[in-house]
Amino acid sequence: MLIDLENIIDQREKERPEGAYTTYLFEKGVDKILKKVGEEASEVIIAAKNRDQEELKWEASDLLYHLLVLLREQELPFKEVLNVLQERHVQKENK
Ligand SMILES: N=c1c2ncn([C@@H]3O[C@H](COP(=O)(O)OP(=O)(O)OP(=O)(O)O)[C@@H](O)[C@H]3O)c2ncn1[C@@H]1O[C@H](COP(=O)(O)O)[C@@H](O)[C@H]1O
Repeated sequence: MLIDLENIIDQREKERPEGAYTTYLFEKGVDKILKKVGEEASEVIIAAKNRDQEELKWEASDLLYHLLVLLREQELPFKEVLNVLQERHVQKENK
């Protein structure tokens, strides 16, 4: 699912279709994307602090999406993040 979303974001970055929100973020550039990641992370914190699961679901989704846009902007494939998690997991299992 996240890989599918990453693929759509890659496509948006390459094709820049007019009217797409992802195009808007890439056109605005890295500072805008960083701002959105910061805002969405703060909104996740507030939702969690309020123990508001509905809000938390919504904000966590926004954060994951904007994080994937940031990784694309930084040319870092999401697979590399997953690999780090996998390596940590394997190291822990072998201890
Ligand atoms: N998963 C998402 C997704 N999550 C959040 N968002 C957008 O993130 C924004 C978050 O809301 P905010 O109120 O914080 O931001 P805003 O006021 O709309 O925008 P700003 O002016 O603050 O930048 C909303 O506009 C959401 O539509 C997303 N936009 C797109 N996707 C997916 O990305 C793919 C490509 O979408 P498009 O680029 O829109 O074609 C599709 O699969 C979409 O479902």
